Parts: sequence; C-alpha cells; structure tokens
Amino acid sequence: MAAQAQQDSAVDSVRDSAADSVRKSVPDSVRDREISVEQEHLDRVYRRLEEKIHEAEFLMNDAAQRGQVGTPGALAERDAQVFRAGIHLNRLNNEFEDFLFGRIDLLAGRDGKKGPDGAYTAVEPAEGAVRDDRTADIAETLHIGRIGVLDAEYSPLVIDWRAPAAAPFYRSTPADPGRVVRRRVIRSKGRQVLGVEDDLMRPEVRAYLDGEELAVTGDGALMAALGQARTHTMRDIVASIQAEQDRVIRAPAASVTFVEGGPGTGKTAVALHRAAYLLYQDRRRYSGGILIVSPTPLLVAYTEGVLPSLGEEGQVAIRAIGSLVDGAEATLYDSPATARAKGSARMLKVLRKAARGALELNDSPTRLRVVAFGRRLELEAGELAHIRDSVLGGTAPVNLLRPRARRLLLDALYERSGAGTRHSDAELAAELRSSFDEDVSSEDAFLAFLDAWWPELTPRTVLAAMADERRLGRWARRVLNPGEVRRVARSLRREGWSVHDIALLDELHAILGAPARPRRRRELDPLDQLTGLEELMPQREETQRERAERLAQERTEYAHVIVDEAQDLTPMQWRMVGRRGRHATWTVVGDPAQSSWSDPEEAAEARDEALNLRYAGGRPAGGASSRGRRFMLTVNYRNPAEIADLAAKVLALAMPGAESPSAVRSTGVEPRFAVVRDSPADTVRAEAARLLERVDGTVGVVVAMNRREEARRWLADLGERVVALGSLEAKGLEYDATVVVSPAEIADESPAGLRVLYVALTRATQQLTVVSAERDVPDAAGVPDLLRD
Ligand SMILES: Nc1ncnc2c1ncn2[C@@H]1O[C@H](COP(=O)(O)OP(=O)(O)OP(=O)(O)O)[C@@H](O)[C@H]1O
Repeated sequence: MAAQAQQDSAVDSVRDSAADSVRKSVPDSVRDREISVEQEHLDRVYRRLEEKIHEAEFLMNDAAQRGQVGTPGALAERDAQVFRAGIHLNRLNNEFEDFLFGRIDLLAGRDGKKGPDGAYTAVEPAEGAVRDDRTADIAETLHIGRIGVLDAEYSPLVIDWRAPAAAPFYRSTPADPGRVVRRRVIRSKGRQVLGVEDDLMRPEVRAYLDGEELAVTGDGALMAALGQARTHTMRDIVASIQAEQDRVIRAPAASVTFVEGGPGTGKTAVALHRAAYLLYQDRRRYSGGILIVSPTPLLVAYTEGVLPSLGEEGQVAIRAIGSLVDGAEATLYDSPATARAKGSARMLKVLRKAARGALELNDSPTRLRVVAFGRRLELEAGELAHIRDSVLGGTAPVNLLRPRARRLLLDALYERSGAGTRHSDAELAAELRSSFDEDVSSEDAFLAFLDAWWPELTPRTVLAAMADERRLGRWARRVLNPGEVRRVARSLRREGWSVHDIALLDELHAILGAPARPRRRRELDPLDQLTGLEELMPQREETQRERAERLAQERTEYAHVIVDEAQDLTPMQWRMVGRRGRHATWTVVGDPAQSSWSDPEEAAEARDEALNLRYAGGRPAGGASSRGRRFMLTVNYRNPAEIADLAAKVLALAMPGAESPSAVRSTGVEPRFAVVRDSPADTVRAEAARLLERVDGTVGVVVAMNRREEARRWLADLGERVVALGSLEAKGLEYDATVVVSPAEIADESPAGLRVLYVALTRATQQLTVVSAERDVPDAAGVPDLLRD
C-alpha cells in the first residue's frame, strides 16, 4: 500500500511538473527572446572557454621554454605544468554536443552562504522570499552543464551537473520546490541554442528577474526526451533526470547500494550517471577504477557511449558478464538445463575435485627413479599417491602446492637413501641434506618426473578435461545427477565458450592459482660470491613498483563495482564478480521480476557472500537482502501505458502480487495482435515492415532463443533499423517498436520463461505487435492465451 502511494506520488509529480509548464501558446516573440537570452549566455561561456584554452596553450609554451633552462627544479616544474595544461586542454577541446543544457531560477536562500562552486548552498527559501501578494524576486540564476566553468572573477558561469548546487535542478518538483521557481532545459547544438523548455515549480508565484516577469515557454523536457526516436545507442538523460533517480545517483557510496525498479524505470541510465557522479565527487578514491558489469555484449555496445558524453572516459570499464576473463570471450549459449547446472553453487565442489583430478591426466607417472650419492633411489605408486594426497589436503591453490610436493618427494627420497642417520651433528646433517637436495633436484629425471606428475594446470586444461563424461561423472559424484553430467560434458566439447563457462574458468583460476612464475635468477656478482651474499639473500622477488605496474596492467580489482541486471547473475557469476570487488563499494541494480535465473534464493545467498553481507538471523523471504541501502524506482519512462498494461498481465502470472511501475505517458496506440498464417517468416516480416513505416527509429523482433538464426534470415534486406534478437539478448535494450514472436514459445523455453517474456514485452517505446502461432492458442482477435484477461 505504502509502495503504491509512493509510486503514485512519483508519477503525479512527474506529470504535474509537465502540466505546470504553461502550455498555452506562447507568442513566438517570447520564445525568440528567451532563446536569445540563453544564446547570449552560451556565447559568454564559449568566450571564457576560449580564454582558458589560450591560457592552457600559453602554459604549455611557457613550460616548453622552461625546459631549456635545464635545472632539475625547473624541469620538474615544467613536467607538472605540462601535465596540468594537457588535462585542461583535453577537457575543453572535448566537443560536447549540448554542453550547456539547464538553468534554474532560484529564490533567496535561508542563509547567505556560498559553496565551493560559487553558488548559494541553502535548499529552502528565506522567510519572506515569497511576499504575501505571491510575488517574489529571483535572487540567483544558475546554468547547468556537463562541466563547470567559472568566469574570471570565479563566479559560476556553468555549474557541473554533478555539483551539489546542481541538485535542485533534478530534485525540485511542484510538490517540493525548494528555492526553484523555474527549471529550464536548453537545447543546443554546437554553439547554437535551438530551444528552451520550461517547467514551473511554483506556478502560484509571480516571479520577477531584474524587474521583468519570468517568462515560461516550451513543452517540458522530459516528455520531449521520451518521445524521441531511438537509435542503436543509448543517450544520456542528464537534462531530465527525475527526483527519485537523482537520489540514487548522488547517494553516498556505502558498502552496498541496492536499486530495484521495474522495466524502463531508468536503472541502467541511473547506474551510468552514478558512475560519472562518483568519479566527479571523489576522483582519488575511484582512481582504482569503476567496473560496470552488464548482462550482454549487446547492452555494452548500447550503453558505452553514455559515459564519454558525460565527460568521463578511462576510469570506467563496462564489461559483459561473459567478457570478464581476459582472453576468453563467451560466444555460445547453453540450454536452460545446462546453464542451471553450470551456474549453480554446486559446481564449486565439482571444480575443486576436477582441479585436483586433472593432475592425474596424461598418464601421470607411477614411479620415481633417481640416482643420488651414487645410489638408485625409487618411490612407488603407493608412496607417490600418499604424498599427493597429503599435499592436496587443504584448499590451497593447486599450482602453488607444487613446491610443497617437491619438498615431500625429496624428504621421502632422502629417507630412502638412509643418509639421515649418518651424522649426529646437526650442522653436518643439514649440510648433507642440502647437498642431497641440490643433487637430486638438478637431475633431469627428477625434473621430468615433476613436470609430468605435478603439471602446471590452466583453467582451460581442466575445463577441457571435464568434457569427458566418465571423468566428469567421477568428479561430480553425488553433486550433479547423471543427466546434468551428460549435458555439461557435452556442452564443453563444443568449440568456444558460453557465458556460464566464463565463470567456471574464473573459478578455476582461483582454485589453481596463477602458475608459478619462473624465478629470475639474479646475475651472479663476483663480489657476492666472495662474501657469501648469494646464500644469504633470497632470490630476487618482484619489487613494489613492478608489482604495482603488473597489477594495473592485469586490473582485476576495482574500487566500485556496479552490477546491472543483477537479478540474472548465477551463484557462480556472483563469485566471479565478487572477486573483482573484494575491497570495493557496490551498486547493485536489478528487477527480480525480470530474472532469467531459476533459483533466486540460491543466487541471493551467493550475492550476499560476494558482497560480504552477513546475516545474524535468517534471510528475509524471496531472496531479498536486508542489508545495505535500498532504493526503489517506480516510474516507467520507456513504455507507454498501453504496452505497460499488457506486460502487467504477464507480470501477474510470473510473479503474482508484484507491482508494475506506472507508465509516465500514453500514446493512444494499442498493441497489435497478428497470427501466423502460412509461415512465421511472412507474417513476422510483414509486421516488421509495417512498423518500420510507422516509427522513425529502430524495430526489434524478439523470438525464442532457438529461433535467432532463423529470424535473422526472415528480416534480411529490411535494412539496419530492424534487428532480430533472442529473448535473452533483449535484456536492457529498447526499440521504438517491437514484434514479439510467440509468447508461449518464449515462456516455455525455460523455468524462468514467463519472466523472460515479461522482459520481451517491455522493450518498446512506442508500438508493439505480438505475433501468435498455433501453440499460443490465439482467440478470434489474435490475442494469445497468455495475454488474455
Ligand atoms: N529521467 C529521464 N529522462 C529521460 N529519459 C529517461 C529518464 N529516465 C529513463 N529514461 C529513459 O527510459 C528508458 C529506460 O531506461 P533504462 O534502460 O535505464 O531502464 P531500466 O530500468 O534499466 O530498464 P530495464 O529493466 O527494462 O532494462 C531509456 O530510454 C532512458 O533513456
């Protein structure tokens, strides 16, 4: 009930703010005047930017001249200056499409304090700022843009959208306006202002700026943004972030910030803007990097342009869950049953056994023969097995246990040699032992034995070994059932990796440990030999600096990790992602109703372990975590009400009792239902072609996973605006219009099929066609069984 009330009020406030814009026809002269006012400001900003660019260039030249002076101090100063000027130039030369996009006109604040960006800090208006006759004066006007610009007197010409002073631009609503009287979105291209869209936050107040009444013009920015045609890349929403979204974006990075919300509530957009915000707010802390984990390469490609458009590049890595392991890229899909086995936490046991069992592949030798102190020494199969078992007793990484195995072999051989009893003097005994070890371990037979008996394993060799069904059956005894063993082994015999294999590779990497690096022997220094230093000093280890460089190169850990579509991560994937943020703060974004994973409880447990959330008592029902900060997004910005209402019917089946987010707009265009007549190819093609004529942007055709290839052929030659997608590939994406083919087929494809269908039905921003086949049992109007009331 409370959630519903909160949701209604969020939608109302969005709608109110749109409605409160004065939509009466505004004379062109007013609009033109307002545009020219903003044009003047933009011109000032660009003049200032040019000055700064000249300044930076001057600094660079100056620095170059200093280089000729040549004293060490001057050189260091030159380097620092060149570095600073370079950063400056880089940012200023960055061509932002709509560099300046917003403005707020504010009442006087409660106190007269200014923040570091030069703007007054008070959120609430001063007493008497609105007079009894409901008139007021504008005390402060702030322009908001992608980066901040100060004038020569250090007054703000443009406030960075992430600065505290810009927050009211996003937070203010007619219900809770704070100091904001008018919020304006400015549309520009390059250096030219094209239009302005105003929303009045205090429509009851007559406000004056420099003696003139505040003008209001335009159609409201949010609706303008939502109605725009979609392309194959996501746009930033920086000009129209809504209050509930802004609270998530600016939430301080706690251990874990959970964000939930239905389809189209802006979760992905918010996650990306949050990454940019965190970097702005504490660049040093996040120099350790931010990782955004995305479900598919398609969603990575769709979203990766957003951060550069927000002025952030480099520090943020957006990676698909199937591309988290370097050098292994997922290209295959597993059947739902195979995926279920591979993703389950049970696999951990199987992998641990496999990693140990893989030592015995390739005809592992069963006897060790060496010659030492002039005697033949031998260890038999039983002794070797005993040594191996005792070394493998714990859970330490298998590759790192090799030195211990080597030591135990030498112990056993030494004992066999009987030399241990030769000296009672400890010093002499130690000397003898050391010369024995040196003798044996430099013997070719011993080295060859060690390589074959304790080979250095890689995750790939172990996974390849698991492709043998009999072997896997042994390693998975009492963990996987015979059907699962067969399916997993068969899937591993294919060429290439599936998204679930990547998590297994990563787990194996942790189980095996990095292969021991061959130690670099120090060059022998004659002086060392003379003084015996060689013996006293251990062989050279990596220096601090070498280590830092290597870690940066192989960055596998991040300062903040954002997980998008988190509801889909399997337990094994949570373990993989968790390893990348062992010391990180987290933002976890998802929607349980869209989960394609069949066992949310098991995944929630793995998630909490990965995120270091521990429970004193039991976990709340439904896989929800009770720890961390939680936010709910409640308004659907993507789907018009007509499409959202249809999708809600599937939600009711998939998750009875779950609330769907409220759509913020409606188009008056109801979803259309078509039935396959002769072949699905003809019907789907005709529907896609029909939609291409009706929308300006993209059309997505969503089919069951096993029809992807077929569907691509159906649509060949319809052009680039249309794409065919498997149901799981549609995650997170959106199109102007979609064709969803055979809801029943999508729903029957996996145990989570209804939730996958819910995803498919919520991808369109304008129009939706549902195509039914026989198995959908369509009624006379073509409405499939699953979508009837
Ligand atoms: N404040 C906003 N202003 C303009 N557009 C917005 C706003 N919030 C969201 N949108 C748009 O709504 C659409 C849906 O956003 P997004 O993809 O982030 O939603 P989502 O919650 O991740 O959806 P899903 O769970 O279905 O993947 C996008 O086109 C996004 O640009």
